[in-house]
Parts: sequence; structure tokens; C-alpha cells
Amino acid sequence: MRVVVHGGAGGVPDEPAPRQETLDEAAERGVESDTALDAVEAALAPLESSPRFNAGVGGAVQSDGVVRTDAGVMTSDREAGAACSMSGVEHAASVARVVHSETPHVFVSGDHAVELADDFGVETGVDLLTDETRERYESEDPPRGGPREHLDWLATRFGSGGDQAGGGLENGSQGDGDPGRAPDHDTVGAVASDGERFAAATSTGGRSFALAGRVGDVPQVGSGFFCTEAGGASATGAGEDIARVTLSRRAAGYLEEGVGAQEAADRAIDEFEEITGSGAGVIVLGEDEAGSAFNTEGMQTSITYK
Ligand SMILES: NC(=O)C[C@H](N)C(=O)O
Repeated sequence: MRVVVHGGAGGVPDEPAPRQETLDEAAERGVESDTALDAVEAALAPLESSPRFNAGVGGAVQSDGVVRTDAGVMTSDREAGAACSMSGVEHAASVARVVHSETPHVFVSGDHAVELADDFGVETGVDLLTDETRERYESEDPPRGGPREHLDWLATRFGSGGDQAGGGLENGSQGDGDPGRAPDHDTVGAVASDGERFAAATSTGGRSFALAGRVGDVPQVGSGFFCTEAGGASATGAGEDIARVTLSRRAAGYLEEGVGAQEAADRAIDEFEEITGSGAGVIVLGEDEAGSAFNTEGMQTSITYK
């Protein structure tokens, strides 16, 4: 079994060591699994439970003060499952797996995804806000009224005004004065191979101060995650831009052409930057190697073999 995980692309966290420890534990947990699909779900679970990452507990807060989680998972037989816009669901990747393995569908959203989770034994009704994320939201004079009012409010808060690579990412440097950035928080992803099959999965709380109901790249097949017989990819970063270039599909496409995993990751991020001028990262696992690339200040990863 081989497992590679990432803890999101963005700024350099103030406390990288405990995040790295959790990422290493996540990869080790994944590698103990029997199948690649089990491995990515097992690896993401502790990351979704850790408030140090923007997934599950501690996820980004939307304009109405609610954390909504999204995730996607895909295996090399091109079966895919995704779930989005779920409130109270910590283990979004497990719900994506239910969609992948238990339904004839690829994508289930909102309250219906939460009901599906509940029916298949994935815990719901979890308080995903932490003291830190709650206080941060409340200190921003939350909007009242309808979506137009929310859009006025988030215009000065969401992202960081469309600046260069890294702009709008969740874990910009602490104390940079940008309310659209939160330290130490970012999306999580995993790619695994059990020798026969690959699996790729990504899980997130999205981006802070996005419009209530916003869904980014993470649960979109080919954007936040993708998997083929040649290998898989998981992306992180400015989700609107990742979706526009289908970043994970781009990276996995190079694997299918016979390009190595590191080169595939590098090429995909170079193209992403050239097209969007924005910030992202991607991990890639192929037949022979793992690779990762990012054009932000940092992206922590961990890789384990067994
Ligand atoms: N920080 C992230 O990776 C956020 C995620 N890509 C999203 O836009 O929903």
C-alpha cells in the first residue's frame, strides 16, 4: 500500500510541526487499510477531525455563519462519488464514499446528502465551529438579509481581492491583516494505491466568508480529485480557479500519457498558474512514484509505503 496526503496549499503555518504530525499519522492510518478506497477514507478521517485543517471540524465558515463540508472520492475504475454543502457532517469523505459505493449517482448535495449520511451511519449533527472560527466570523459584523446583502458583505472579505498566487487561500500567514485568511487551516486530500487500484479523495470546508451555499472545486470530478488506471490526484487552493482548469484531471492526464508523477504535478501547476494567475497545489500518485507541486508559500504533505 502507498498513501500520500496533503494538508492544503497556502501560507506557511505558524505551527507546522503538529500539523505535520497529524498528516504523518493520517498517512500511516491509511497504509494499514486493505484497499486503496479504504486507505483514502481512513487517511482523511483524522484530518477532518483536527481543527488545524479546513475540513470537518474547524472548517471555513460561510456568510451565514454555517460550516458546510464538501468531499469527493474516485477509484481507478472511474467510479466516483461526491457530496457537498453539508452542515453538521465532519466526515464528508465518508459520505462521498457512500455516494461512490452505495448509489448509482456521482454527486448528492445539501440536506439530502446529510440524510444519506445519516442513513448509512456517518455521524451528522456535529458542531463544526470552533471557538476560533466562531469568534472570527462574529468579529466580522455578520450580514443580515438575503444573498445580495451577503454578497456586499463578502466583497471585502472573501479571498484577498484577486491577487497573485496564494491569494484567497485559507491558510495565509497569521497576522497578515487579511480577514479572508485563517492561519493553519486548509483542505485535505489523499491518494492511495493498493497495488491493483488507485483511489483519490479530497475533503474541505471550502473558503472562509464565501456566500452561503457556495461549492468549490473539491467535490467536482476532475477539479478537486481525479483517478485513472494510471494514478490519481488531489488538489487544493483557490477552488473557483481550480474548477476552471480542472486541475486534478490535468495532472492525472499526464500520468495517462506516461509522464512521471512529479513531472505531472509540476506541469499541471505551471499551467494552472499561467491560465489563472492564482494559487493551488496538487498531489499525484502514479505507478512508480509520488509527486507534489504548489505555487503558494507552502503545502505540507506526507507519504507512507508498506
Ligand atoms: N483551501 C482550499 O483548498 C479550498 C478549496 N479548494 C475550495 O475552494 O473549496
